[in-house]
Amino acid sequence: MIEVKNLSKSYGDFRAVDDVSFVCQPGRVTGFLGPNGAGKSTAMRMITGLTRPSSGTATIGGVNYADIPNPASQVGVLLDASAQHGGRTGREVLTIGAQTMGLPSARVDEMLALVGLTPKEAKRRVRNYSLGMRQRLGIAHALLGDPRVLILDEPANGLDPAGIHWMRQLLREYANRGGTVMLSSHLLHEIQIIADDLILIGHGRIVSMGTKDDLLRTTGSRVRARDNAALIRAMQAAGLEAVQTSDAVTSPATPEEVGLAAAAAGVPLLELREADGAGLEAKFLQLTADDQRDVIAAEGALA
Ligand SMILES: Nc1ncnc2c1ncn2[C@@H]1O[C@H](COP(=O)(O)OP(=O)(O)OP(=O)(O)O)[C@@H](O)[C@H]1O
Repeated sequence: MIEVKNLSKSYGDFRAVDDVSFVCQPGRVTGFLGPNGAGKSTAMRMITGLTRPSSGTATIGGVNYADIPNPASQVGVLLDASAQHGGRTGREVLTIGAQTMGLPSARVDEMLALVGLTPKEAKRRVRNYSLGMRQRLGIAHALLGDPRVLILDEPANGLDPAGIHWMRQLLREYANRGGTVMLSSHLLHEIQIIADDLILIGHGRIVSMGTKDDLLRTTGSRVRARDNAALIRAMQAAGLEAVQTSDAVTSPATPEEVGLAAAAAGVPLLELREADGAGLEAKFLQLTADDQRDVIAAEGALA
């Protein structure tokens, strides 16, 4: 089990991770979802002892990562798939890992087969690997010591849809054997496919968490007006979150709240309905939209 309590990290007066608490349970795949810059990697680096927290604690099986004896046999970590030495072959990377952990070389072949890297691919230098192949190699490396806990930062990055389904299968079987998996992603649909539990983080803070089924059941509204911009202004004036998607506006608010806000502002609606999963989607889109506004504002300030 991974247990994080009131974890914070500040860089100067900027809070990259702000008072975050959660648990990742054995037998479950926990997805850590947030837009770019939300604080996912920083939190994972603190859990794995690479970054010192400003305050709070993070333990794995009740122990700080730094205090775990032979940690690679307890916790498999993949934080940066491109961190491997580019001049080594995939097989060499795993062989060095196996030797460091005192494992037989047969374990290397087992892991290569598990992640679907062929003997020919294993002989290629890592600098010539695609991102998807690096991710597979990174996962093989994380699994070498047969750990009970896996911590993977954006492992699906660079995988094609078939690769994502392959990973779901792999992590599902791992969790079914009692393993604990924490994985991050900045893509909602990706994490929806893979995770059992979800933690949504934005601006260093937890916005929502729970089982995927519960969170996806959180209903919100999907609404369309002839003038969606006017609708969004009306909703925001009423204190409701509103995000424009490709063809509609979504919100975690109820249809009644949306209808009243639109009526108060005299905005005629074309469609208004309750939508499963819209609550989570709207919260996530809102975080992403906030960040895009921040970027646009910063670029404007520089211009
Ligand atoms: N060493 C550092 N010094 C200063 N700021 C940092 C440092 N490391 C991270 N940050 C900032 O902390 C915030 C969170 O970064 P982090 O890498 O944890 O986000 P993330 O959710 O993993 O994003 P991504 O999906 O882009 O990887 C960002 O604004 C980042 O610029």
